[in-house]
Amino acid sequence: QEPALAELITDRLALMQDVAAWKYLHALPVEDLPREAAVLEAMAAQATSLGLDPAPLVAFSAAQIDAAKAIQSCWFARWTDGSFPAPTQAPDLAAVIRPEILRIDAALVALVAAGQVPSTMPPPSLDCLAPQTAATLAEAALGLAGAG
Ligand SMILES: O=C(O)C(=O)C[C@]1(C(=O)O)C=C[C@@H](O)C=C1
Repeated sequence: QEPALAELITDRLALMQDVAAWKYLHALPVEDLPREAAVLEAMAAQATSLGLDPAPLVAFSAAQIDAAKAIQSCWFARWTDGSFPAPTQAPDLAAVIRPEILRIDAALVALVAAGQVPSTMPPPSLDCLAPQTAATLAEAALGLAGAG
């Protein structure tokens, strides 16, 4: 059984604490706009190659990135204010975490191509994910049904 859409969304968000740890340890900002462009481009290319309308996929991907940045910023704040112990190590962003992110995104496009978009979606529940951000993302996910 392939993971369902909600599971892929949560799995992707769950990587963001490690992404934040890598950036925190290397004094990098949360936002990486060239990387965002590459992620959105990969999404559009996969959608097109599977005969889907890329627009809903790209819109949803942008919502995933917004939620990803919110989670990373939340962890930065916790580590900076000392309420949580700062990380001492993290998986390599380029070698380990980003390939995993792209695998999840590809699985997500494949689910949409297989018509596996549910008609309702519980908001993902995750540490450092604000309820409003989670609700916005769940709402955006339902828009994937319009991709094809
Ligand atoms: O790859 C990163 O650096 C991430 O933080 C992940 C991610 C994404 O969600 O794909 C989120 C924010 C960045 O601006 C770029 C990409």
